[in-house]
Amino acid sequence: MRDYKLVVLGAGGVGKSSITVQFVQGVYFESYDPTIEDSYRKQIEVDGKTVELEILDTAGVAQFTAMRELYIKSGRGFLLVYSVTDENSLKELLTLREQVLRIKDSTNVPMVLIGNKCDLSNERVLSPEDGINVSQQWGKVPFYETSARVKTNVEEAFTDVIRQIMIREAMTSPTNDNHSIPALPPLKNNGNSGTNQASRANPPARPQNKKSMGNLKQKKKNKCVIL
Ligand SMILES: Nc1nc2c(ncn2[C@@H]2O[C@H](COP(=O)(O)OP(=O)(O)OP(=O)(O)O)[C@@H](O)[C@H]2O)c(=O)[nH]1
Repeated sequence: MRDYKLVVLGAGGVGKSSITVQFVQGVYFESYDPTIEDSYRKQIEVDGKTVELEILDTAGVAQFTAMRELYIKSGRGFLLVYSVTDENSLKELLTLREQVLRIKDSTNVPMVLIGNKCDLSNERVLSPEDGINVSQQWGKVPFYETSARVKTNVEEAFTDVIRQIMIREAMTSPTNDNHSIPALPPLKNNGNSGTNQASRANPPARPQNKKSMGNLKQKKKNKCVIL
């Protein structure tokens, strides 16, 4: 059985623990208890293969982030989480991603970008396009808007990063004959948005948008997207 370590990164309070607990245990808590470090295990079948996951839910608040470098070193796949209600939380991910690429010494690391709390339409300050733009800047890293609260796209985001690891593993396997590379599933529309494109192994071309993180517009939209 394959053993994959996933690391959930992001600013404090964006919902890293909530997404993780929703994925692993299928529950959601309204209360906020800042994480120091939590680790979860879950067995899951993806594309007919069973994998054992170790998911590291990391600290977001500054005083608990000393161990971050070690977590990143040991991780195989990364979930970079911001909140659609917090503009700074997306900006923080720019530095975090740089840190991941530097520590892994690669520009091609299994990763998804997650805009959480998409159920909070009245508090939303970041639009789906803001997430899409960052995903484009990052070389079309798959982007999902999620809600840990109502369980939107949580499983999809985790499965995506697992699949990315599986694809890399198959491609670097010495016995790789191209038959062992898992096929990506057909695209499905989650019914929440018209913006539903895959940007996984063979991303479709998208128009370039030069908007920088500095001018993220305060937009209010109430849709959750999966890109
Ligand atoms: N409405 C809504 N609230 C959420 C969602 N996800 C998390 N929350 C709430 O946001 C607060 C923070 O969630 P956590 O999961 O603890 O955030 P975190 O990123 O793990 O925080 P740190 O451990 O400090 O890094 C909690 O009160 C959650 O209930 C969501 O999808 N929708």
